[in-house]
Amino acid sequence: MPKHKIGIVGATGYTGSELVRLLTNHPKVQIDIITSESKAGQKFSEVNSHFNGLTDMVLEPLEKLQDYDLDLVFLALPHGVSMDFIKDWGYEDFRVIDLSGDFRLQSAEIYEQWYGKKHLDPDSIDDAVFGLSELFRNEIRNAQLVANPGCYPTSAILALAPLLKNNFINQSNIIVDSKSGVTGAGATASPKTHFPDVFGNFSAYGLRNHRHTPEIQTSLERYSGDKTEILFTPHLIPIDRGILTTTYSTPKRKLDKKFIEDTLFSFYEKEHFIRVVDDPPNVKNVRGSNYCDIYVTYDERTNKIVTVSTIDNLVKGAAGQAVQNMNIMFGYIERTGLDIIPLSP
Ligand SMILES: NC(=O)C1=CN([C@@H]2O[C@H](COP(=O)(O)OP(=O)(O)OC[C@H]3O[C@@H](n4cnc5c(N)ncnc54)[C@H](OP(=O)(O)O)[C@@H]3O)[C@@H](O)[C@H]2O)C=CC1
Ligand SMILES: CC(=O)N[C@@H](CCC(=O)OP(=O)(O)O)C(=O)O
Repeated sequence: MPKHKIGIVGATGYTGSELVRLLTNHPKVQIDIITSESKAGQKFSEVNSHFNGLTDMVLEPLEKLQDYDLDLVFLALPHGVSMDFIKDWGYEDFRVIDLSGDFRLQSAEIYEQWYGKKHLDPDSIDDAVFGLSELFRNEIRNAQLVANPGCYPTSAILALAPLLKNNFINQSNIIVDSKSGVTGAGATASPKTHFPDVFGNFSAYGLRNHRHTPEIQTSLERYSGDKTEILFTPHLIPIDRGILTTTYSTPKRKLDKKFIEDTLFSFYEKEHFIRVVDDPPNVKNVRGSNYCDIYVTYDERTNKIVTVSTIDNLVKGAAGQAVQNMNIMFGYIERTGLDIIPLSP
């Protein structure tokens, strides 16, 4: 069977480069074009020196996309820019997996409320499928436009979905407390990610208004069928990649710790990339890989269920999950090209 032909738009950023890393060794697809606006004409390996000797690909400007007959395009662009692309190019000639937040929420109104900007293509929001692979793979399979989840939401949704689906916890007053490495903020330098401000430091941000709040809520609602309310606080920590999320929720009835653990284990038993673990995981347990490790426990004293989950924000939180979704869309075994053992220490 001929290989599927792939384009990567925004290939110089952190998630775009990670897509090139994962897809270069994927046995079923070939990367035909990688684009950049600011670095068009340069070799990919000049921009990403860890690719020295591994690829001859040259970055091309976006308009060159029309010269290729592509099966699927990944958009690794900032939010706001992705919807411009979809308005201009559509998703009829090739299928699209968008890594930005532009098509993840349920309506233009919710988008405008949380992103503080007008949505330019509300109709496409209705067509888009939320690409949390393990929960929505039936819809992802036939989608033309997949909205790949955000990194924080991936870690939180995977931990909370089994608890909500099994009707274990109250749907309101769920606390989601997350810590992210600095690559979560993208490759462009900003005061927030400046070395002296991040090194040896640790800060909370986006309190009460982070745009991942509605993404976590609405996707859990879609999955469990019940209105859900979460309070989300992200933090920036001085590591390069990795997310660790802790959630706190209240059980609806008396539940035994072992029963909760067993339920989570059976929920994900057949999922290759979800590992329900016996001890709280750390970010190096999953570094460079597409795994999400989840730990659950019950604190009788305070009557709270606590989960701890970890992902690599650039892999399961972005490029890896995007490749997993591509595998689902093309009917490949889901782990194709993603069998990577985590890098630890
Ligand atoms: N970093 C992470 O952990 C995660 C990121 N995401 C999302 O994935 C997307 C990409 O993120 P990330 O790779 O971190 O971002 P980066 O800032 O590292 O890269 C952004 C890319 O977009 C290109 N770009 C920027 N502005 C424009 C523009 N106006 N027109 C065309 N191209 C543009 C840049 O390339 P050039 O200037 O060369 O054209 C660059 O290749 C974002 O929407 C982000 O929110 C999702 C999950 C996790
Ligand atoms: C550390 C850090 O800054 N993280 C980013 C989230 C990255 C991500 O997943 O965001 P998208 O929804 O934009 O795809 C932030 O909080 O804005």
